[in-house]
Amino acid sequence: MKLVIGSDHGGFALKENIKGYLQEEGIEFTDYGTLTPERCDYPVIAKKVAEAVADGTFDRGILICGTGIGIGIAANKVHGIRAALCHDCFSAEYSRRHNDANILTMGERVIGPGLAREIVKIWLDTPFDGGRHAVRVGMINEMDK
Ligand SMILES: O=C[C@H](O)[C@H](O)[C@H](O)COP(=O)(O)O
Repeated sequence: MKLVIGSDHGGFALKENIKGYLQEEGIEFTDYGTLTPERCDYPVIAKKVAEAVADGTFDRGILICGTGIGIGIAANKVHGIRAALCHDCFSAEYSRRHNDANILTMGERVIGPGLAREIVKIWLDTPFDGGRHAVRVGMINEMDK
């Protein structure tokens, strides 16, 4: 799986922690920034990551800001993106099984790194169920045109 990760300054420390987890697990990824803890604007990173997932450069993305909300709102403006805010393991599993989420968002100011790592593991490992859920995802894609 081709994976891209990004954050603003509010998610920078958690992004670095998650990068450590991915490296420990031998999961390859590309970091689209931000590359320093200096203040920056989350829509810029969201757009870069979301467009790269939407155009097939990457299969999936992880986006982190202070809350996970703003960066997800921005990512979902890009056609074909289904960004899901997940701060618990159940949501992480079902965002994949039922919604085929292609971007995971989290908030560094909301959850700790231990839970965030668990969420990432589940989200990366869980496949889409398809079936009736594929019909509904298709309906979302129609709305998006
Ligand atoms: O939804 C937006 C994110 O949580 C941002 O990380 C947050 O708004 C950044 O706030 P500040 O510029 O006050 O650090």
